Amino acid sequence: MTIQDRSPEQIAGKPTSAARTTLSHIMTGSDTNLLGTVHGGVIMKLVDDVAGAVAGRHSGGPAVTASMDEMAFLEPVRVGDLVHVKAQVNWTGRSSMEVGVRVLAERWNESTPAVQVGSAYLVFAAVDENGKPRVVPPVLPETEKDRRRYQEAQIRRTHRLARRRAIKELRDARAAEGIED
Ligand SMILES: CCCCCCCCCCCCCCCC(=O)SCCNC(=O)CCNC(=O)[C@H](O)C(C)(C)COP(=O)(O)OP(=O)(O)OC[C@H]1O[C@@H](n2cnc3c(N)ncnc32)[C@H](O)[C@@H]1OP(=O)(O)O
Repeated sequence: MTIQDRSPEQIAGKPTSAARTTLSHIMTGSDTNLLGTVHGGVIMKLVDDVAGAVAGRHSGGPAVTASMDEMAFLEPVRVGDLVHVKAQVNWTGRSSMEVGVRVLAERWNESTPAVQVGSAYLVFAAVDENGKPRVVPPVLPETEKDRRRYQEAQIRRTHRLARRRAIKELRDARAAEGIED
């Protein structure tokens, strides 16, 4: 039996802290939008990068972004800010992992603590050399905060699946009625 024939429960789990990662970046003039603040897409790239690193670390190999949802921009980020993107695996399924990311900014011209400027939840699928999903080790939450994040991620997972199913049913029903759009 190879590891891929096993269920996640038959694989040794990994604690949340094993893959937790922070990526830091100083924002420059080339990161700005027309308003002069940092472009949301630049932040999203950092979020995807750190989440990919976390998913790769947790699963012990390559992982691809399956979805990114609830990307929230809470405060503008400015040129010169030192941005930290902090990520951890919140939840694991058979081959997918929900990664939670917090974005913090230290203002270069203020001696105040870093402020949270954004957050996001991403689903990554661990893949094999053929790009097919592979089994991941279950994440083992260590703290009460990890356990809360695990439970919240399960709620999001249930909603994602329900939404996907409902939309598919609607499209199938419209197609069955011969409606084209
Ligand atoms: C060794 C350590 C190294 C560490 C250091 C590494 C450093 C490295 C840093 C690099 C950091 C850059 C990271 C960038 C990452 C990209 O930019 S990747 C590029 C963008 N993404 C892609 O191209 C992915 C394209 N999509 C696909 O390939 C396929 O759709 C997928 C995602 C593999 C899924 O395949 P599928 O055939 O649909 O498989 P399926 O069994 O249905 O789904 C697999 C799992 O994914 C879930 N899933 C699928 N679609 C979705 C969805 N839309 N929403 C939610 N969940 C979904 C399913 O529910 C399922 O979950 P489980 O029940 O198994 O837990």
